[in-house]
Amino acid sequence: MRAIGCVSNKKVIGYIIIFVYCLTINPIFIIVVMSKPASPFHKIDGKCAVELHDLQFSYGQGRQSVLNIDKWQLPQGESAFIYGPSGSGKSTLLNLLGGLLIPTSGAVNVLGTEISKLSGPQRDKFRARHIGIIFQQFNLIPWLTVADNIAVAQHFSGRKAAPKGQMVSRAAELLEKLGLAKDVMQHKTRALSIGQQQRVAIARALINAPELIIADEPTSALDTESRDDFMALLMACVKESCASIVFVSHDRSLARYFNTELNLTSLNAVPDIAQSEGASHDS
Ligand SMILES: Nc1ncnc2c1ncn2[C@@H]1O[C@H](COP(=O)(O)OP(=O)(O)OP(=O)(O)O)[C@@H](O)[C@H]1O
Repeated sequence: MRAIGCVSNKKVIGYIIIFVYCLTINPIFIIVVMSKPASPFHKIDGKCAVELHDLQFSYGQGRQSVLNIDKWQLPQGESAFIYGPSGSGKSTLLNLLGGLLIPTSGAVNVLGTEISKLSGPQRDKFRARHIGIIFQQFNLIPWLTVADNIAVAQHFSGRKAAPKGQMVSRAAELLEKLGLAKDVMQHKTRALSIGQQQRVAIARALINAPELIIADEPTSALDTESRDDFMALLMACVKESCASIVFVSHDRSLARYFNTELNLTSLNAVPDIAQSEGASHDS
């Protein structure tokens, strides 16, 4: 009897320990699980894709500021639509994010890296490795094939070279997703339609699985139908890769594709920068 009583006591103590464990550990576990950010990309490191602080930029000493932004953040995995009148500094801001320009003062932090603290070559490497860029005119190299245009982007990323076959199949897979036939890979890009060029431009921007995509008015030359096709494709690809995107356009109707908007006119201290003195493209 004593033995049975002894076992029962141990069992009771065991149950008490399990009960206390459930009360203490489980709520912590539940809090940790519930506080996980929604985007899968957040799980990587939880940093902001872009953070701007006290940002000022002017093209040369003594010139009026083109950009004055106190604070702006884009969480990783989110999408931002940037708009503002001509001359309000949209392209300048993208160039700052891509490290093609450095701020006159303040900080531009991209994916946890302070861009202005990098040297020129480090910025080039950072851009090639972490940022996919889609330009207004797509900027494909006309005399190269689709495959070579994409291979150039892979080469400059500086990532450890994958076997050629693997690179080609990743490019082919992306193009197929974008609705282009396999044989297009061997066509020179000058022979492609605008719609095909758009798709190649998206594939080239995504080939290195960048964490941030920046796009400067890529729909400006498109009719409404092609524009909507392009946006749907681009945003589906960005979502699938869990990247963040900063997209510039004059066309406010595109804002519906994005999580957040940034109106440069309202953020800049100078409302109509296009009218400012000394603003020119000569430096
Ligand atoms: N390289 C440069 N040297 C001097 N000034 C420049 C340079 N590039 C742009 N600017 C000036 O900076 C201001 C912002 O130009 P930016 O191209 O960023 O504007 P934007 O909003 O992209 O304009 P748009 O919508 O017309 O493309 C403009 O006044 C422009 O004239």
